[in-house]
Amino acid sequence: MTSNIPLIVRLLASSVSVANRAGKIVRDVMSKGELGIVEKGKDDYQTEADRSAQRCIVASLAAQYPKVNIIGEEDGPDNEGDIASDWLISEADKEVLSLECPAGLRSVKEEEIVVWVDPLDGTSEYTQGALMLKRDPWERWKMYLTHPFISIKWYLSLLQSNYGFLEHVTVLIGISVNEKPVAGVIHQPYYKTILGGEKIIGRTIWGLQEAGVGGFTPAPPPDSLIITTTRSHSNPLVEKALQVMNAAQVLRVGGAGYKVLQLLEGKASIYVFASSGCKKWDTCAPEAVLSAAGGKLTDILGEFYKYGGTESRPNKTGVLAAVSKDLHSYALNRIPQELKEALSKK
Ligand SMILES: Nc1ncnc2c1ncn2[C@@H]1O[C@H](COP(=O)(O)O)[C@@H](O)[C@H]1OP(=O)(O)O
Ligand SMILES: [Mg+2]
Repeated sequence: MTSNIPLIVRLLASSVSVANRAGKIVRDVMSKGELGIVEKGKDDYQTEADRSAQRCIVASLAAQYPKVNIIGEEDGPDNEGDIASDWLISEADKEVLSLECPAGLRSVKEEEIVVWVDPLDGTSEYTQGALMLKRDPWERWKMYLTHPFISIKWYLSLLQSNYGFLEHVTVLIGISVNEKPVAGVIHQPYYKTILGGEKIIGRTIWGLQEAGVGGFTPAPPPDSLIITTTRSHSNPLVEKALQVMNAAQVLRVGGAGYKVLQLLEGKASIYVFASSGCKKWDTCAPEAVLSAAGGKLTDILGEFYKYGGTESRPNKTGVLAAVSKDLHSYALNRIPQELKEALSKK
């Protein structure tokens, strides 16, 4: 019986299982080859995978936790209605169910929880990945010509990247209590590994405040300073913030979830994004997992974002995250005051 298990632990365990299913939906849409790309705003796109994965996650969690406030990136009338029964997931991850719940979260009620869902973080990388799955060069070129937002420079870089950037795609479910992210799931639908001679695709990383993290092998930060940042949403402010870091290397990758995974796995030590563009659903789960692992995620001014249900969605003042509090302070101290002011005024 799971009824004795505290709500937060059950909700996290359900989120792990539903994120796995959503990841399969993301892969299935890609395999069918009809992405159904819709432009939501400038540099902001949605595909059939975003819509379907969101419906699976929101319907499955709402059915089990009806009083929890669930906010998804793709909320709206086009994304409501009946859903396929095999998208309604009621399983809960057994490893997570056995976690010790932190004392401060044992009596949290559904009404006190806000869940932030990004069904597909790294949409640019997903749609560009579709191109690379076309093995016939002529078919690929035709798809490129109808693709709404890939420059010729990106197309050439994609051709050199084998399967494109599908590993950057993640499904994010962040759980917040009293405006603070306390637990989260980062699912990577295209992560490939071999276990006991068998090819496995997809993995799910989770974190719970004071209880720890799972689903991956944590690694210490690299010896030299490696920064991770956006590959698809740069601008002069983003570049200025990168220059002042004095980094040995800058990695340009897609998605907030993937960048935080790079921090957790010792591929980079700081994530810098001095621009608006990210929203609460991009950072809630990554912040929860990173802080459960001892790291810190704030805006570029060093302030924590708040995740209450009435908070505005955009993270206007950017993202600054690091594997440790010391590295976070290092990065924060290097951001010039003019840059902080420029971002605050936006
Ligand atoms: N200018 C922007 N417009 C729309 N979404 C943005 C923008 N900047 C960042 N994002 C969202 O934040 C994530 C991390 O940004 P980046 O990849 O540039 O580092 C993106 O994957 C995207 O989420 P999504 O793909 O879910 O729409
Ligand atoms: Mg996103």
